[in-house]
Amino acid sequence: MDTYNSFDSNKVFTQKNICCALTIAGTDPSGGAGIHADLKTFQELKVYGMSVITSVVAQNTTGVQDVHHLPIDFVSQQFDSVLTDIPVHAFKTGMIATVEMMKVIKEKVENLHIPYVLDPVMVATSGDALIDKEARNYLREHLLPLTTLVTPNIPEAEFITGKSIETIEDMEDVAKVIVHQYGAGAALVKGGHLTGDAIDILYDGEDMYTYTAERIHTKNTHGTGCTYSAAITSYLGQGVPLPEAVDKSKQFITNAIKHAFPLGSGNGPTNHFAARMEAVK
Ligand SMILES: Nc1ncnc2c1ncn2[C@@H]1O[C@H](COP(=O)(O)OP(=O)(O)O)[C@@H](O)[C@H]1O
Ligand SMILES: Cc1ncc(COP(=O)(O)O)c(N)n1
Repeated sequence: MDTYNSFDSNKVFTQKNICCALTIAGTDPSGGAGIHADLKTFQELKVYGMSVITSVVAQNTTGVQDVHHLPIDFVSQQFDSVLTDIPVHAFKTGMIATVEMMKVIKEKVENLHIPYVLDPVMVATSGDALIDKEARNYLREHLLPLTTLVTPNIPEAEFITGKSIETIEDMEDVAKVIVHQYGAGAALVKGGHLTGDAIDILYDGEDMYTYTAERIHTKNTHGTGCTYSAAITSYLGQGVPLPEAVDKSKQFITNAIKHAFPLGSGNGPTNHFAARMEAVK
């Protein structure tokens, strides 16, 4: 995919050379997570970003205050508006709160045959639940088999597999279970919730890859999972192979955390702009 990654003011854009990515997720009016984080990431990585909103969430850096799920028909309509008009080269899903909503999404995406990154959002950084229990089970059984990559953090990987995770070996074991038992295309188990270096494990069904970054001592990690999975989606949409897409995205998220904004009185948001500037230095 030829994208506008190196900007040339003389370049002529056509439908064929713009990489378009879609996020299907909930909102964050405070701008750090969900759709807002995804679109900021797409923009910084030179991908044309689009969105289907599942739930409107009243939240900020301190937690979730209220949630309003959009009517199923309206979620469906948003898909049709995008898919009947603009090409999509890769997509990701974040917060999908109910089984009914997951069913609609499954129906819409199962015939797309483009990279699909599933961030199995279950709980916000603040600890507030974002999807119901039935939906967690449905996600495991019906959405995982459709994915190119699923990106659970430690509690999410523990829920999906029913195994407890304390070591890197545990992360490798659950990554294998997620791929071989639940049918995900690949699994990226994120170690943000462990101690020591921030280590993530990727298993693609054949090889195991380890991504290590120094742990940054900050409480400002609101939206890290969203930003990371949106970055991977951006690179996959541009045709970058999965292990390299994760490597580039790991650098992006690490820099976004390193320069995170000390905004709000809770967990502040990551800095997408600084992450891109570090990448082009
Ligand atoms: N304090 C930190 N310093 C450096 N990297 C971190 C830190 N916290 C999380 N990460 C990294 O951020 C990414 C998102 O991970 P994580 O926080 O586990 O996901 P989630 O937001 O879904 O809970 C992973 O690459 C993880 O290793
Ligand atoms: C709408 C929405 N989606 C996802 C998250 C999780 O955020 P995080 O990346 O911090 O786990 C969130 N807080 N809100």
